[in-house]
Amino acid sequence: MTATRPRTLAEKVWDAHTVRRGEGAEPDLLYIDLHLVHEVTSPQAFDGLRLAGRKVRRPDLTIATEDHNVPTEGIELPIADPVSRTQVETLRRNCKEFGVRLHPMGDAEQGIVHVIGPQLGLTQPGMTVVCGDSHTSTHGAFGAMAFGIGTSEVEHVLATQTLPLRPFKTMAITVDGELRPGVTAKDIILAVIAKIGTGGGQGYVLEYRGSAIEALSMEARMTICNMSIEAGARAGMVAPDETTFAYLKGRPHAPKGADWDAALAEWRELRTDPGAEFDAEVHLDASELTPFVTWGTNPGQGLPLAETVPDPARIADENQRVAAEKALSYMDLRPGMPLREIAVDTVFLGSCTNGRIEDLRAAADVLRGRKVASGVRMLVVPGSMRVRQAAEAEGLDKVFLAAGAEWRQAGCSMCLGMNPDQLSPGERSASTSNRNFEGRQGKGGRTHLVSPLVAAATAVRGTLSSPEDLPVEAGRS
Ligand SMILES: CC(C)[C@@](O)(CC(=O)O)C(=O)O
Ligand code: SF4
Repeated sequence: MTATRPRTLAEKVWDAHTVRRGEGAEPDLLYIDLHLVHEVTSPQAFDGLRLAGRKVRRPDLTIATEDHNVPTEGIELPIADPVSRTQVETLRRNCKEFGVRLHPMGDAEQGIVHVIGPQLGLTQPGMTVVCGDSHTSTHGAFGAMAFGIGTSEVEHVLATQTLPLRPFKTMAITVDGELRPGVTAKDIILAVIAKIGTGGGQGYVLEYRGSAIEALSMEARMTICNMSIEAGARAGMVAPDETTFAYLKGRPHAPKGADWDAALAEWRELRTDPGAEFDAEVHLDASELTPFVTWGTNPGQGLPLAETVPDPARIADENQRVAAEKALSYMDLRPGMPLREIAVDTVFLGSCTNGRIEDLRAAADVLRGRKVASGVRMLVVPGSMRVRQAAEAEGLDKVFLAAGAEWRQAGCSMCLGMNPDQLSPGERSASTSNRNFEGRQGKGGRTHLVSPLVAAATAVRGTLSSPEDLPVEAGRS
């Protein structure tokens, strides 16, 4: 379609993929460039194809991995849990029957679905990317329109490589200014969610803009886009730039040679036009941000680490007050208590939010020459086997092991309670993942969402901390 009015990045990608425009309330029909699959949300979809006698329309645009149910140690052994074993075996059977590429547990390219897509160069600017997983928004960091879909939609995409969908509204989240040392992309997104609320992005695609966003690495942009869903948004996007292109160049599935040059020319057009209008705008000053932690049972119940547990009696909004009372009761926290005094027994570094090499490097820099506090258990779980390999090549595994942390194989691990890595009832964690719902990490488990830096400092000190709370030993910068 030849556009006359200025368009946002999201509108440009949407228009380029509209197979048929819906009339009135009828949805558009969107073409899907990349379909990612994992063991949890695909069984029924493949069953649906089988029952209808259908094939996968584009196996070459489909890739599967095992990540949610897999153990992260003893991966050479059969999966002990019968439900997890069934999920994984069903995925293997389906991928074999329908001709879909699968990276199984132990494979060099296996990992969390939202880590391996970008890592393989499969996720590219201007693409539409879907997966039966709400954190598919991660891939928007590359300027792709990437969003989670339900099981029936997974079946539709498998069968037709298209999806009926009504356009999202557009929200610009502009973050200008310079982040202070120790403040990371995780703190930006936790502050955004605290500001607009877990429903603030409902029906929107969020486009992150501004000098602070442009200064971020691809891993940091993925952290931010990953948690767009926790603000209720369907997708999050960052316009591709030289940082994006440098990350992609030479990756296994990235265009090569003349195709690369042609792709670059196209990708450079993927920016919001001057004068394009967003349906909503939000502004944050990065220089005002400090390390953020959650105190409650949704990602929007967060505060700067320097503050104290909120007192529900002082929350004017009735719904928020009741939600805070319920959350504090579950989290067993006393109003007015300094967040820095909250003791944890577990620290989890990993997940599709913060399980990449940059996240492990950041945590290792804090842990180098230090020890995990006694009584604290720290799990370090690389987001993929490639991340694990890269970390070992840099000796990061030795830093973690010397500090007393556990060094694991790749998977979703303690992000959610679907595999052996879980909290016991009443246990409390500092976790670099993206959800702190009741029981998320295991029945009765209590989760505080933090950045990799806060996770590492918390492991050393034993209570929620940032690196500046740690004593500086001689010889450490
Ligand atoms: C539950 C799991 C399959 C999931 O990946 C699902 C999702 O994100 O939609 C999650 O992190 O909650
Ligand atoms: S790491 Fe966590 S949030 Fe990401 S896909 Fe796995 S379970 Fe979902």
